[in-house]
Amino acid sequence: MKAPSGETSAAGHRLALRGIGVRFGGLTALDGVSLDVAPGQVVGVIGPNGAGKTTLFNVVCGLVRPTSGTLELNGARLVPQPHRLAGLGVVRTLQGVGLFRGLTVLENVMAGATCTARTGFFSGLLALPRADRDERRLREEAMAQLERFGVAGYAAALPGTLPYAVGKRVALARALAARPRLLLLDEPAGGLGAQDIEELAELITTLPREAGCSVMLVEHHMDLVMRVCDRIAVLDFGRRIAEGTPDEVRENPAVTEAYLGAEADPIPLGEETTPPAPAAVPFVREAAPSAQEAAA
Ligand SMILES: Nc1ncnc2c1ncn2[C@@H]1O[C@H](COP(=O)(O)OP(=O)(O)OP(=O)(O)O)[C@@H](O)[C@H]1O
Repeated sequence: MKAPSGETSAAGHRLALRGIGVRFGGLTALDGVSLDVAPGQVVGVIGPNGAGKTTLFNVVCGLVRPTSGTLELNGARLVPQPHRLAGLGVVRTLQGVGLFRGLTVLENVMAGATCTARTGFFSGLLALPRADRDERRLREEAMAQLERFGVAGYAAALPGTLPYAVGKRVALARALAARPRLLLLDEPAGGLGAQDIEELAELITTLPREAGCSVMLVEHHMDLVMRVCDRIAVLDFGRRIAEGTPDEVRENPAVTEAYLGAEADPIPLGEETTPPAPAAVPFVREAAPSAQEAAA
């Protein structure tokens, strides 16, 4: 995969998708979809069930190879490969929680930060001094992320023992520990209660400014999407039927028709689609470090 060589921004990566098409056998999952995520922007991808949101997300992550179209990162051609994305500053969260079950919470977040370490696997294996320093730094950074998300008390716990909302916070802490320049959020509000979603919304809106990353967000929770996104792309049957600011999208008749006309699981704009649940701890306790601090 070619490394992005174009102009970079302190507010995050620029992602451009052009005419992306995906076919699964006889089924067209995406048909000529274009999308731009500018540095500093939070861009949402919405649409009824089966519209192609996850497929588009998987194309960006390299899990699905498009049958047509191109991707660019900061103006350079991108052919995503999942295992190399973090090295390019592109980090994703998974639907659900997606933590490594055999590692503690702290180790999970350290694993997220590993791509920021200077030493390689063999230095660590040989216990060279630099590897020791790296591990100390990773541990401190991971603890700082856990504290930031209010879940440091779970550092020694295994993921299988965590309440769902805590697991989601840990997953976000792990993603941010990797210092992403482009963060791909796959249904981050899924299964969260109202208070957690409120705090998640606050976090997402601060990410470009405070963590120096742009954000692509796939989400069913319309209130969250409308609140945090700078721009929104709407998919329906694999095609992009609308794109614009939240107000433009909300007022677009094609969008209303796509949702209200969908036979299964219509999602009226503004409707709460996730069950409420109590939040035990605040999602974020303090401001994220600036891009400069994070890089120091
Ligand atoms: N691996 C696959 N093989 C065959 N068809 C697939 C595959 N993945 C997705 N599809 C189909 O592609 C279309 C788009 O699916 P996709 O999961 O991207 O939609 P979505 O908008 O994410 O839906 P949801 O909101 O329900 O998650 C659907 O018709 C789906 O059945």
